[in-house]
Amino acid sequence: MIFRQLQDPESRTYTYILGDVEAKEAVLIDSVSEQTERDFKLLQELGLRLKLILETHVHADHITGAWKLRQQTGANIALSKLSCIDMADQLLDDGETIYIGAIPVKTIATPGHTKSCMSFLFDNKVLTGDTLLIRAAGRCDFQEGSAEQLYDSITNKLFSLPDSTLVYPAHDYRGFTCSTIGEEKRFNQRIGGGKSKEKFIETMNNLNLAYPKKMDVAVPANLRCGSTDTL
Ligand SMILES: N[C@@H](CCC(=O)N[C@@H](CSS)C(=O)NCC(=O)O)C(=O)O
Repeated sequence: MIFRQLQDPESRTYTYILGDVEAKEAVLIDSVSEQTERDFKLLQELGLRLKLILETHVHADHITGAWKLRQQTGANIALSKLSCIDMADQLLDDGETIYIGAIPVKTIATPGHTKSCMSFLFDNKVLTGDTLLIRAAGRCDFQEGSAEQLYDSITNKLFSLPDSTLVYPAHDYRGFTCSTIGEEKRFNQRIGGGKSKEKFIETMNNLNLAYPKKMDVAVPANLRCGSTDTL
């Protein structure tokens, strides 16, 4: 198995490559439009054919590289069925298993940051998108976000994974790259230490964050899998 974490320095997005060396197949998760050349070159260097392009959700801060990579490689685009994106090749349900070569990847619906957020579990790792960030949690103030749902997604679904599960988020703004479920249960500043749902909702409703700079461009493009053809 090959697993790589890559970063887009502008949006601080983490893109992930998961590949099966034997089958020479890979999936790219949460690509960024400006970084598709880098990602494509790395896949070639690693001897991997891009089979699938996965999104943890419809991003608001950057345009996904999914459409460009689909055109370049013929790989399928997949994300949660709750996104209702008809330009995707595959719409995923909660609890499905996708195979990258012989590697099973389980889908976990984790709504809250947005309605259609999904996490992806494989090996001893979970890609949490913007649902669970390191020592934080994704904002819930647009795209049908809900702090109540986010609390349930994190506490009922992600925190029920083994404590040793490695957590890989879609962003980090403070230099962290990876955590564990056990660490986040104890130290996450928004939801760790057994924080109540009421307290969490109050915290999330008072973040007072500025909207992402590229939101007005990124969301419409990402609702078309990153295609800007007719925008
Ligand atoms: N400044 C950035 C946007 C930062 C931001 O809002 N990040 C989101 C995830 S991307 S929509 C978030 O949930 N942040 C949580 C936090 O605590 O920062 C920009 O202008 O793009």
